[in-house]
Amino acid sequence: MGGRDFRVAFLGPLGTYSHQAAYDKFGTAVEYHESRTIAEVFDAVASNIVHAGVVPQENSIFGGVIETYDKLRQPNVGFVRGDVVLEVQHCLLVRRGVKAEDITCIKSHEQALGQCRGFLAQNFSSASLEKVASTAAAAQAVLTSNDCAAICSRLCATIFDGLEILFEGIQDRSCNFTRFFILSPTQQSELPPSSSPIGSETRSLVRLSSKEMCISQVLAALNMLVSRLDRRPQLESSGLSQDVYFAELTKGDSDSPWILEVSQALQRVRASGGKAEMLGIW
Ligand SMILES: O=C(O)C(=O)Cc1ccccc1
Repeated sequence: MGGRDFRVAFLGPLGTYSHQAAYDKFGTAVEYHESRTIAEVFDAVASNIVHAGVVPQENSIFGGVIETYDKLRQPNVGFVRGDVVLEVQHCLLVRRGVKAEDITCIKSHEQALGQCRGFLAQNFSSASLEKVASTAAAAQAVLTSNDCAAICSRLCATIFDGLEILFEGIQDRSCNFTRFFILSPTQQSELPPSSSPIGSETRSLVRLSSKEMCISQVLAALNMLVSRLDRRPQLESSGLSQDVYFAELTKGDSDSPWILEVSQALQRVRASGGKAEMLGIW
């Protein structure tokens, strides 16, 4: 399959960072599908409405994207097939004519509000902060407001006619990157030809949990190079101590096929009484 037959979901509307990441990965050759929330991107992928989805996974200032990891706790949410890293420079946008002193409320995705905490505390300490589904949804919302501003990309000033940029580069560190996961319905689903060829994978995402073992025992059984570890509470647990872990694995210098290495590592965890699932390979 190729070209415009291939549909890609992203957190919309047009102008989000997810949109830019999707475009960086797939360009003009595919058809784009706007989802209202990150959870809806996962759902569009899992229900085969689209062939791929792009979801934000982590930011270099604010850390892991909670909505993404919360979805990854659930069964049948698609399979991670790749990643894209995007440089992110946040702007403060208002309806044309609105002045900084008029602003009483600031809207954005919680990641963007978190990445600009220092700027907000210093310049808008009395404004209310409102989380919305995406940065471009915030831009759209302030089109009709005389006292709200949106944190979003400069691209939104071009996409939404009637907005202007008041401040640029307002995140807490000038160097700011967000990484996105590329999802497909299954491990075998076809991806456009531009994607890395099957067999060249070096990364994997796995989900781990155990009732009896602590995480160090689970990782000892896994016995793989872990380059990143995230933790979220387990939904079905009744207390605080039961967590689910997401480990990103990196291929070492073994010659055996990567998929086999990961499958064997998951088997070792299961054999020692833990739960282990493969959520991605790329
Ligand atoms: O809302 C967006 O634009 C997104 O794509 C989510 C997000 C928000 C802030 C930084 C990176 C990704």
